[in-house]
Amino acid sequence: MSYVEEILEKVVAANPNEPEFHQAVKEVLESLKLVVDANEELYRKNGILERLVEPERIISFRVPWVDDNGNVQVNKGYRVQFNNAIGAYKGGLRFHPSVNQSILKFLGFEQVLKNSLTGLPMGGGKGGSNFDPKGKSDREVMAFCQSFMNELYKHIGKDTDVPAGDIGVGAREVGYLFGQYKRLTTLFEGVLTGKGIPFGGSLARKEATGYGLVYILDDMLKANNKELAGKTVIVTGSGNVAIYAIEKAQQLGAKVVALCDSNGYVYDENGIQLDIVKDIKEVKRQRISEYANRVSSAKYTQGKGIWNIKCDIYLPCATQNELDLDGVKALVANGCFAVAEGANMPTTLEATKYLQENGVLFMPGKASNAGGVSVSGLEQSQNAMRLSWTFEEVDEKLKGIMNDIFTKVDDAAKRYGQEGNYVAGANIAGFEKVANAMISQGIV
Ligand SMILES: NC(=O)C1=CN([C@@H]2O[C@H](COP(=O)(O)OP(=O)(O)OC[C@H]3O[C@@H](n4cnc5c(N)ncnc54)[C@H](OP(=O)(O)O)[C@@H]3O)[C@@H](O)[C@H]2O)C=CC1
Ligand SMILES: O=C(O)CCC(=O)C(=O)O
Repeated sequence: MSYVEEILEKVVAANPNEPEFHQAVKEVLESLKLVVDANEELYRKNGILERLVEPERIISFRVPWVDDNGNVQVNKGYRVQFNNAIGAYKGGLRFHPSVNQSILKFLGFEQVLKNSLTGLPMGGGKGGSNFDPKGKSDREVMAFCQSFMNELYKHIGKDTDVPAGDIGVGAREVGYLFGQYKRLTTLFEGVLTGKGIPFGGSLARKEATGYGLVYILDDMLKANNKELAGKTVIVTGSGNVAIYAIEKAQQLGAKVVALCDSNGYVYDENGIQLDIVKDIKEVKRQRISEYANRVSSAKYTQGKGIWNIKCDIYLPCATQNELDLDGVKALVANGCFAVAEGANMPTTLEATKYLQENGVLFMPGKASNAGGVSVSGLEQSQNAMRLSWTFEEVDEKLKGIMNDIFTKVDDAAKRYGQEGNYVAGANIAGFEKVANAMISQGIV
């Protein structure tokens, strides 16, 4: 049995009931097989794979808070500190009813390799809670965030672990979390990223994941003699990543015709009007169905099936495993030629395989959504230097980082005879740096 197969078996046996974690590890390790086989003695001697798949620490805790009716509510809170070989733990917090240890471990594992690809000194971590901010009042969200931080503050710091946002955690939540951290510690420091601009946030962090996705999509298209301008695009989700992916795609001349939330999807043949989406989602916190009430050319459909709309390029920006085999079969049948993941692991393993076998250009999330954490890294730098860069400066650096990630991913795939397989390229390039750092630092 190969080293990779041995570890895969152990991960499944040692982590029962963690399907998302198994899926993420399987995708990565299978595409690392060539690299691992070529260096098997060194990696075995240093226990690299055994250590790579085991989080350094998982903190799990009770989060009690009082709702607007005076009732006590209790949620689960977690922080998974996965690997700090190349920098302090870094990664978002997710507040969503589906959150469990398996999901946070898959996200933390992916984050280690993603952060390595950015070229910035950041380790990987992830955290969150099964708390659902949807439908809660601002006071309830604040009470929850303060209680969450009452435990989390003991484990984080600007040089140990720096959380940020993810699903259900935006500027409002990061603000409440930062306020409570400051109150508990008396430290005003860059302990969280995605902060409000008046208190240490970076310009362009809000836009970074979506913009970065479209920058690397553009690089991938150009490298394959295609272009974005004039193409029809579907973006899934209608949250932070989706909104700014749509904005950049439109700026670069694409026509975005559809988006969704977890209830259903909107098709607007005239092209999505983003100012209306921003008002619905960022200001009023309403459902995306509201778009069809406000725009006469739009049609709302309840449930799944957004992939049945004809498009050239599909950008999944909602959540894990949203795009399955049925979805990609519909995309391919309608002539879609590129998929770039804005979300983390939105495409199932079999759907990814189908896309690759059918010649669809495919960029995996750990490369294509790395713009968010990259600008988080730049926010940390600005906080450490006690200065702020302009929007244009940050955006220019973001573009440079995404170009650099594309080159690394493309080169790594070519080095191992896998030209055009950006899944293999991203996993290899991310892994090599982390593995080398782990070997240099000894068995820790
Ligand atoms: N924010 C960031 O900087 C980064 C985010 N990511 C990843 O991007 C993805 C989106 O995150 P973000 O935009 O920040 O989160 P948000 O909470 O801002 O938005 C999430 C969006 O996805 C939708 N959604 C969630 N679950 C489903 C589902 N099962 N089917 C259809 N739509 C769904 C939500 O709809 P509804 O309102 O109905 O729940 C919402 O529109 C996640 O995978 C996240 O991990 C990756 C890198 C950085
Ligand atoms: O900005 C960050 O630190 C993390 C963003 C994130 O959660 C992710 O890349 O998935």
